[in-house]
Amino acid sequence: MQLLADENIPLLDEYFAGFGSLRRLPGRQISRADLQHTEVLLVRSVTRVDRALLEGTPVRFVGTCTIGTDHLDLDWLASAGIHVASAPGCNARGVVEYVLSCLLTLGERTATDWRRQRIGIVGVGEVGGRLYATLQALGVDCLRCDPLRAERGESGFVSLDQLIAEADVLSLHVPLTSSGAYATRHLLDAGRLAALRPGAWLINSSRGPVVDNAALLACLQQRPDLQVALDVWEHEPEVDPQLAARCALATPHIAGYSLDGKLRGSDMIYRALCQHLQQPASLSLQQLAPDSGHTCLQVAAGSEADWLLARALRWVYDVRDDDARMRAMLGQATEAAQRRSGFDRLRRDYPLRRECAALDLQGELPPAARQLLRAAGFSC
Ligand SMILES: NC(=O)c1ccc[n+]([C@@H]2O[C@H](COP(=O)([O-])OP(=O)(O)OC[C@H]3O[C@@H](n4cnc5c(N)ncnc54)[C@H](O)[C@@H]3O)[C@@H](O)[C@H]2O)c1
Ligand SMILES: O=C(O)[C@H](O)[C@H](O)COP(=O)(O)O
Repeated sequence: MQLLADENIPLLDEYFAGFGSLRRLPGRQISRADLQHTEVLLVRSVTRVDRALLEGTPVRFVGTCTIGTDHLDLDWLASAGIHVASAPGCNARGVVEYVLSCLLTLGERTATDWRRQRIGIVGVGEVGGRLYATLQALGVDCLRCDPLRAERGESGFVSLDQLIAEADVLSLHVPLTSSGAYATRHLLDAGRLAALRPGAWLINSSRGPVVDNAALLACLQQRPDLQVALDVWEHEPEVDPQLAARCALATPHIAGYSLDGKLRGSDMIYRALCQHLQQPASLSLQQLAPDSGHTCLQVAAGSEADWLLARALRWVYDVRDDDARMRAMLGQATEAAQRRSGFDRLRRDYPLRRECAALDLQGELPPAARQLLRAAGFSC
């Protein structure tokens, strides 16, 4: 059997070489010509998988080691009888840690206690649901908008317009969809951006086109009071440098880029392929993943709970580092082609990042601090 994979999928050999002959390519370069003898295609989010890529090829299994599936033409794949697997929730915790780091940073920069902000979560699935659970445990006031869940009879949701009117912070966690009653392409258009509360914070770590980027730039030119954190961009890998300059935080689609999240993605697709081929799954993430426990944060006696929470969140992930790398890249790139390759390079060479559950906190923790850190997801 022949397999072709995006070279950025971690543990490729460990998980997939046993199935047959495994080739790897940069995800954006995979073309129909590469697939003439390939039965299994393994991708991440940058490969558009549709009729144009696959028709006439022997591909019968497509696995994407990502949460998002907007790069797959699911209708055509189903009609062609091609089996599709994705990795729901694999990097959701990484995105939660990215959002917490944005909140902490924007709070510091605006001298606002982020835990007293009312946070509006738009899209309450794997990511939004985990974010809600974490914020609730931390005592943060939240509003939730998810009309699809509301339609299924679940309670506790508000409309997007109510959320925009009442929330101090909007965090977007919807899939990118272009049709249907709740399509999300340009969900935040010029009208909704204009309705944001004075001084509101907007965090987009879903997909770039969920926010109309041209309208956002126009809005920010009028309203410097808004604090915007963008991890995703409407025309990736292209980034509008003018928009990035007006964002409080700008990162290259790395919100979910914890090592743990990426490895979970590979593991889930390995399992899906085993199931598709009706083979037992003999490998496990526990066997293949690097050691989880680092010893690191030593807590000094008498440390104050809020200070410790901020320090622990920073220590696990600091969005300011990714923002600085992105701005350095944009500062050096004079042409669009350089920005595109710079964006992809930052993602390919991403530093090792572990989720907080993989790290140990040591030292004397006062009970209030222990409770707060556990609420944030630390094991202590
Ligand atoms: N930046 C990153 O690194 C990164 C990482 C992971 C996921 N993502 C993106 O985040 C998206 C969400 O991830 P998830 O795992 O939570 O997906 P999910 O499918 O579990 O949840 C999405 C939720 O959004 C809701 N929804 C759909 N349309 C909506 C609308 N118009 N308004 C409000 N809610 C709506 C759905 O009902 C669902 O509950 C993914 O599709 C992916 O595009 C980005
Ligand atoms: O959908 C997802 O899982 C995320 O957006 C993921 O982090 C995308 O990463 P990529 O596939 O582009 O490496």
